[in-house]
Amino acid sequence: MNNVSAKDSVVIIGAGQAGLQVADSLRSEGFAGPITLLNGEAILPYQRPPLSKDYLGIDSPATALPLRGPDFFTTQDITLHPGAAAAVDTQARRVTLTDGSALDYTHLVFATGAANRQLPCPGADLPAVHALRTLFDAERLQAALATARKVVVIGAGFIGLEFAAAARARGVEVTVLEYAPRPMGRALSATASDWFAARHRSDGIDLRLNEGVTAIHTEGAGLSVESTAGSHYPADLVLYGVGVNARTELAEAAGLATDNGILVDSSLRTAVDGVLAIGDCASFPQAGTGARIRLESVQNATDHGRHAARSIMGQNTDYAQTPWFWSTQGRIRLQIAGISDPSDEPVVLGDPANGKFSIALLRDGVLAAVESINSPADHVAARKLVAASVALPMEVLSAPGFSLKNFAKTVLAVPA
Ligand SMILES: Cc1cc2nc3c(=O)[nH]c(=O)nc-3n(C[C@H](O)[C@H](O)[C@H](O)COP(=O)(O)OP(=O)(O)OC[C@H]3O[C@@H](n4cnc5c(N)ncnc54)[C@H](O)[C@@H]3O)c2cc1C
Repeated sequence: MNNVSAKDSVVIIGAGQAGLQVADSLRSEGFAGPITLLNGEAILPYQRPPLSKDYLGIDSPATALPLRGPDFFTTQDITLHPGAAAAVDTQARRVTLTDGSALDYTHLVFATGAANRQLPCPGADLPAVHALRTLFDAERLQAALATARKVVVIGAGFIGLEFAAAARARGVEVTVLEYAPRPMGRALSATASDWFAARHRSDGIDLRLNEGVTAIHTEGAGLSVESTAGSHYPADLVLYGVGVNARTELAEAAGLATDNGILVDSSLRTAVDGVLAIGDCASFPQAGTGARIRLESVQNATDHGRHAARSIMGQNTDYAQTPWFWSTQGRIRLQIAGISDPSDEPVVLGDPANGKFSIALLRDGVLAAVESINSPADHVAARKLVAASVALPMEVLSAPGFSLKNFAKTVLAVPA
């Protein structure tokens, strides 16, 4: 383990989930030098997940949830700087801000997150067409939703469906257009996708699969969304959620290697001395397979933050956390442990008809991932079992009364 010098300083670009965590963990790991967190905004860093869920409900809280209270920065002696980074000189170890001022660093962490992909069709820039990433976006959307009667959502990914369910719960007519054959297809098994499609439809959402958008037109006081099927859907609000791109421009300009994210090793370090990248903006080797992945989740951002702090403190361990994720769509709570592959074998545990069940995904007889719907106990056990790469024979899994919780108790010999 290297010794961190008392003269060392850390600059973190981006005060989101990952940036805040690395600052916090540096202090708990005993880092005593100056820490500057570049926020790029004048407001306290806030949590993004509620923006597409609770924040859009009729009785929504009027304010965003901060990631840490205002006292945190003083008690931890962390400088929360409102400035944004404009350039990085990795030779001089200096960050230049947009106002022309500069900060020197010993260790630099890119935690720049991701930016929404633009909708590539005519009319995407009309005022009633929204995307959702920031508190500002959520405030605009919340105001527009208050009077909307007909909403079209483009993209049946997590954010599109969370928004669709929130709008539907307010009594709004909701149509969702998705050009792929199933919702959340990049992240969910076909079994789970199909269940969600049926459930959203039974809740009154008009979910149209294999149907993309070609243009958005103004029509009277509202909009008309033209689809690849030649249909026209009237709307007074359009929300699109068609994926994100890692924010890598600054890193690229500084000469760092990128490929769908800033490339880091298993310690979350880039190839440039003293520079790390974490969270949504980082492409890292997956434990076990070594394949490069980039994840967009709170768990990934916070676990990266903790690990990067230990790397800065000189601990050379491989990042090996099991990914997990959640999404809340109306009254449905989805929790995923592990990363599934389309070739995994799905086994349903519980009864989908009562809305509480899990899907175990087996790869070569090993539990690779579990998708839990309104079944938090399954999810807790699944995280432990997936992390341990537990073999799960089909005869055990399909035995009457099988539960992930009891199985975890037996095979891991720890409380599930
Ligand atoms: C609406 C919404 C709902 C979500 N729901 C869920 C959910 O239910 N579950 C889940 O697990 N995940 C969810 N996510 C994803 C999760 O919020 C992200 O994965 C997580 O915030 C990533 O953290 P991060 O720190 O890497 O990036 P971010 O939180 O995006 O933070 C990056 C920060 O860097 C700043 N920045 C960028 N460039 C600069 C610069 N040059 N100078 C200074 N600052 C800069 C950005 O402005 C931003 O504030 C959701 C995301 C959104 C948008």
